[in-house]
Amino acid sequence: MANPSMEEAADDTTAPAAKASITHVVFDMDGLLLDTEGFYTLVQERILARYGKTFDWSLKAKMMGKKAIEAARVFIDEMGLEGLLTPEGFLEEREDMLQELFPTAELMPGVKRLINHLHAKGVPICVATGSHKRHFSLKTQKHGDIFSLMHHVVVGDDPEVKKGKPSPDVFLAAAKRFEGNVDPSKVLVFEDAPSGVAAAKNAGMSVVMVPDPRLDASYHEGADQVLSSLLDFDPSSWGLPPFEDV
Ligand SMILES: O=P(O)(O)OC[C@H](O)CO
Ligand SMILES: [Mg+2]
Repeated sequence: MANPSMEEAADDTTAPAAKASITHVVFDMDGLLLDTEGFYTLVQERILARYGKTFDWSLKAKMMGKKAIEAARVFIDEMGLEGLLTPEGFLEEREDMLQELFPTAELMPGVKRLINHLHAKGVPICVATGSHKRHFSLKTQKHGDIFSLMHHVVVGDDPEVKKGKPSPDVFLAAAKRFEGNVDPSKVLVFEDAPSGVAAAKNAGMSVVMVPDPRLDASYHEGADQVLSSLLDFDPSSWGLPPFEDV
């Protein structure tokens, strides 16, 4: 594990019984399965530079994980751009740049191993993302092998997702679409964003956070476990089938 202090701090918050009873797993996408958060950062830095302003991680923390229009409103408000740029104008401006970048998205470390393992062991897995359908398609076009193992995918513009993270909508819709009646307390969510961690907790689920190291540690609060990388995840500590190659 790259940062033992990270895991220690968050491990204490979850009762051992809850950790041992996970039956279903939900994955966030941007910044968790796919290394796409850097694309948003780059594009937003470019837009802000035009106004002589600098993009930083406290703004990033407030935007990440949210639906596009919700993140756009945060961007305008926090940067004091009212009257200079509308949320819709901001989305339009970043779109051309993002469309070129998304198809180059790579998987985050440990994704292949974990997804292949859970799928091989018959653990039901799915994706719940704030990203809308069109961006989901662009981002995942090189990664059909991994995404085809998901039981289903819930995107941010799904009609059941009325509000983006931190609302629980996307995770509740994700749990509902598994076979049978899934108890949210038996669902484990993987997230990288503060809004996503809050959404999972609002849905009554357990959450493992895998944050970018540049995100302030105060944003780790609320997660049941914080890891530096998916490579550090031990399925057996959550009652899931253990890796056989360790
Ligand atoms: O992290 P996700 O997958 O919910 O995506 C949210 C936005 O598209 C990017 O922050
Ligand atoms: Mg994310």
